[in-house]
Amino acid sequence: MESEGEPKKGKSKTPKKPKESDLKQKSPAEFFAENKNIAGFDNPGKCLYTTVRELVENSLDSAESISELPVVEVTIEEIGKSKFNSMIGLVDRERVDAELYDDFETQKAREKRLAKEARAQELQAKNAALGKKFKEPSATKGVKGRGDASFYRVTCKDNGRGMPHDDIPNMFGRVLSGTKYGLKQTRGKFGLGAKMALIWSKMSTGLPIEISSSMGGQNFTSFCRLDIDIHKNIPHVHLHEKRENKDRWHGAEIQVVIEGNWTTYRSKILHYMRQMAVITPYAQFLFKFISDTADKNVTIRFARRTDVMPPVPVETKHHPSSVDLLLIKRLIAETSKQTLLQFLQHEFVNIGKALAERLIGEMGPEFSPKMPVKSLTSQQIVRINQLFRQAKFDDPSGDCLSPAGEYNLRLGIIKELHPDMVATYSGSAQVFEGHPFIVEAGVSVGGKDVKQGLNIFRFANRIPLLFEQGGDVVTRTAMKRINWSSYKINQAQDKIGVFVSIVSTKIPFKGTGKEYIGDDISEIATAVKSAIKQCCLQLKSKIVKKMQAREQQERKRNLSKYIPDATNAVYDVLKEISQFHASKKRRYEEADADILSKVRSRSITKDTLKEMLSQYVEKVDYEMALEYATQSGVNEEPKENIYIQALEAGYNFIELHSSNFIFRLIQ
Ligand SMILES: Nc1ncnc2c1ncn2[C@@H]1O[C@H](COP(=O)(O)OP(=O)(O)OP(=O)(O)O)[C@@H](O)[C@H]1O
Repeated sequence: MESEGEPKKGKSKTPKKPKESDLKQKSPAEFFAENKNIAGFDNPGKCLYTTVRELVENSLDSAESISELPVVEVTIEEIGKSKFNSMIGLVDRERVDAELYDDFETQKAREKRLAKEARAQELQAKNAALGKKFKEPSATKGVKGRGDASFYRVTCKDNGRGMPHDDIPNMFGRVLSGTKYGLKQTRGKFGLGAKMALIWSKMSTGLPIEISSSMGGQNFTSFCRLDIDIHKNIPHVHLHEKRENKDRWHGAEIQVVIEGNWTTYRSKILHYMRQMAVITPYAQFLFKFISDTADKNVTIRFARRTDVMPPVPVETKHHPSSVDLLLIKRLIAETSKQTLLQFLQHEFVNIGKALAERLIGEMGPEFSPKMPVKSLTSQQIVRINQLFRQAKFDDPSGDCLSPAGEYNLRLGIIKELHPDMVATYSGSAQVFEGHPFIVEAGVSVGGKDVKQGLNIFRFANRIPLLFEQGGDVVTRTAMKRINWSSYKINQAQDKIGVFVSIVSTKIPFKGTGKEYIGDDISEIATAVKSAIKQCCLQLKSKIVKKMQAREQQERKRNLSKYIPDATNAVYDVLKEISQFHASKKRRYEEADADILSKVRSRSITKDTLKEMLSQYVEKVDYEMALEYATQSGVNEEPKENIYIQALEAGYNFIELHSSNFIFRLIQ
């Protein structure tokens, strides 16, 4: 072994300078700028999508927090390269050295591409003339390099609470700052989304964010233009002033200019808006996409469909089984309560006075109800934590939560899918790690423009989740843990809609991008499965009834089909026998004789028989349907053969009894 300071053989003999430490620190802003994908900012298209959703979700949280029916306007304005350059004071320059560019094409390659495009256009025109559907050729296909960036001004305006003038810079210019860290069901949680939009604008356009805001009753609006000092994670304010608020407007308007990609994320953004309108039917949304090319413009108004807003979620306290050492220490530092007894009683849910006293008794002799809570030592806090983990507490109630409600869910499903049948279910509050949660589900079958198989719609705290479907607890449950066929639903062929909405004081998203809920929390997985199954059970009885109705119709059709042939056969036989009877070759008595003479005098004709048989089928069908309705299955119907025999046959018979008929078999 070589000793440390000893120079190695054959290597420089000059002693090595002690290496400076590699240790570096990063600010949260730097970290998220470098790892923006974990916040849903993966590529320009996704950044445009996530920016829209972060702003919309903030607007909804804000309006709902003051019980105001939300009115949200989102505008995405495409900014051409020249306009963008003039915005940042850059002079447009023509390309001089064409071959320098990644998308450079030789004359030959260009001719080849144009010829191919012409052929595709020709085919498209031909298909259009024949009324055939065709896939639009992708505009970017085959283009080399990253191409020109596209820029967009995203504006989101709401009628919400607004923000206190002095808080605005920190709310938008300091990563991990927000007002939603409490235990409350909100869409926002991390104090990150709006800042990520700003970080992306800084990374892609270098332009600041602009915020206008006013709180109810204020005679001024706050205007703030700022960007963020990434290294220090502090706001860098360009302008922050109060302006006149003549209209007494309250709410916020946020504007940011970013690089994006409307072409690739158009459908995701519209999908998101549509699903948001589905789960938030009490909100009114106006969505606009504005471009220089007028035919690309989009304006969609999602009208409010109900004035009934779910109750505002309320802030709750921690459940003793959801806390850890750090949190207990923080709660002790922040509490206004003096004694341990008061602290336990007031800072947690489900600890009443009597239970608090019992718990303190259990902690040991050095604890007492009256001891000052702030005097607890670290060891004593560990003891409290240990006891919290082992003691039994009632589950937290779901009163602080505000689920979408079965009505809203049903409304949404009907609007989205126009299904043939739908069932909804709202579960009772359940708990995971001390956090209450409620699962609501809706399952539909059929509908227009619905693809065959499972169509899954996921919502968490009333946010539509559109990405990472594969790993999500809802998708996995619906695909792997529901035996659809046992509910008479064909998983591969039926058009099945599965809507699941989960609300909680803590949604265990995987990642800060809020894209999916993992499948590893058994309480949530079980509740999701049970909610979907409840819907399926309701659907099963509807489906069985429908199948019965269909079978009844079929049965009737089958019976009626034979009426003409049966009538002809029976009538011909009767006519022949009546001739025998008339010629006295063979005598018939009483009722038989009566029928035969009626046949002869034509007061019984083929039509009479037809009419009687039809009435009989009608009657039998009705009776069978009644009987059917009391049966649970549809496949166990009794089937028996029927034989018709001539009247002159002997009178020895046996009778066959079935639940619907008695048949007399004549030998
Ligand atoms: N439109 C708005 N109206 C009122 N307040 C807003 C609005 N947008 C943002 N805010 C305030 O700014 C804070 C920071 O917003 P940001 O989007 O960064 O984080 P968040 O919504 O708290 O959490 P998340 O990162 O999970 O979305 C919010 O907590 C809220 O107080």
